[in-house]
Amino acid sequence: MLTVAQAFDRVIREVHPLRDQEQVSIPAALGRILASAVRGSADVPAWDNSAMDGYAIAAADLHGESDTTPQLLQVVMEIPAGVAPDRSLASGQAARIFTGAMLPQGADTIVMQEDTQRTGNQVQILRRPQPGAFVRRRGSYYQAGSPLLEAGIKLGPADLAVLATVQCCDVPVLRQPRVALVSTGNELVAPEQPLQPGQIVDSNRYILSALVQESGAIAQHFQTVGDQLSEVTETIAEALAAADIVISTGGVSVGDYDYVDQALQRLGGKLHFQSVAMKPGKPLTFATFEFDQAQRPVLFFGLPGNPVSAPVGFWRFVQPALRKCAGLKQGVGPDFVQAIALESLASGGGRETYVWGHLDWDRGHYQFRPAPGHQISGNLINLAQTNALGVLSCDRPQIRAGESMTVMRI
Ligand SMILES: Nc1nc2c(c(=O)[nH]1)N[C@H]1C(S)=C(S)[C@@H](COP(=O)(O)OP(=O)(O)OC[C@H]3O[C@@H](n4cnc5c(N)ncnc54)[C@H](O)[C@@H]3O)O[C@H]1N2
Ligand code: MOO
Ligand SMILES: [Mg+2]
Repeated sequence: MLTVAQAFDRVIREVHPLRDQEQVSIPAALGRILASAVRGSADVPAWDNSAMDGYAIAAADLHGESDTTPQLLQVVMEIPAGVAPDRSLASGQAARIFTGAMLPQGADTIVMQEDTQRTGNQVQILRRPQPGAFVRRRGSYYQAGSPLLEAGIKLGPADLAVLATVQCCDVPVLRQPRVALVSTGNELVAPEQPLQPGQIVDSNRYILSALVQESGAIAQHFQTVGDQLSEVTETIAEALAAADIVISTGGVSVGDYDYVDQALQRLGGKLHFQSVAMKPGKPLTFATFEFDQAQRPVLFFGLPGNPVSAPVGFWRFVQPALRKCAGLKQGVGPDFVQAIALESLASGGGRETYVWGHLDWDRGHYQFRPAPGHQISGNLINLAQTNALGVLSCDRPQIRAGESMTVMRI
């Protein structure tokens, strides 16, 4: 059986980033991956402008003996934000100016209003400013044509503000991966349906659909399939034809009704592994399909049916694969941090064990508290409101309270 690290390497090696681009508006670019580098065609700021409400002056005009000798200047114009000054400053003159307003020709310094005394159209400068004070120089934040945002980054709220500032209104982004979801199991019903004896609700569909969307991909729902080879094969074939990545749940273990691996073989998939030394999530199939007409293989993840095993398999393998597929250049994950264990933890050893719980930042370090109740792959109830998985590696199956441990953010 492969270790988690070996299985992860196999998966990541098979992922080929999408290259198809589209253009979207700035608001629609949130969370999307930038397809090509963006450069701005104008300086930021585009004009010298004032950082304060006060007076624009020429620093050389102030020639008092000391810093505190008041200087008298003639106020010859008023410049609010958004207005181009209609004349230049001559020697001995000042312009009344407000935050964000353009400096007039001849001015190079702003004196904040608190350091002045205005009388009629004269202003006394009470304290000598540093030359250039409170001026936001043209191009001091960004120079036209220089690198701004690189390809392969995920666009966040601040990036949208930057794109807007440089007036990049059609944002080149990569197409989002399409992820097909297939639940297998005779016992599965929708949450709206009353349960007949032996039935359970298909909860995997909900958590996986949300995780796919949260990862920046498009979830495509296929019908829930019963445990019959023909049905499983047919639906997986349809899903493979429609998506970049297919995720199934259930039917990957050794039971008589577990048909996913057989279906994959029938469909000509290359099965890279069928189990991983991890808990939960040991039965986990990873396959690839090469189709003549496609530019890249379609990836298939057969996640185990247990309602915690399925998301743990997703977080550990599928999410990084999805991020790489989406074109993200850095930080595909998983995202590990070191944290203090707030409770003692133990695993049976042999399989790398993932414990779900809560990661917090407290007085200078992370701390991890396992979710109370049964840590067992059939119990998804205490998975609610968790945000991390504590990792018990095979060579460190026990961790005492107060010790440092590896935790994966989810
Ligand atoms: N003899 C063995 N039996 C099992 C082994 C093993 O090594 N030898 N491994 C166990 C482990 S570990 C896991 S995990 C499960 C994986 O089973 P499958 O992937 O074949 O999944 P199913 O048998 O179809 O279902 C397992 C379990 O999960 C529930 N389930 C299935 N789908 C959903 C869904 N969409 N939403 C919520 N719950 C779901 C299903 O009802 C079962 O209870 O195999 C063990 N057995
Ligand atoms: O691997 Mo199973 O997911 O432990 O329950
Ligand atoms: Mg089974």
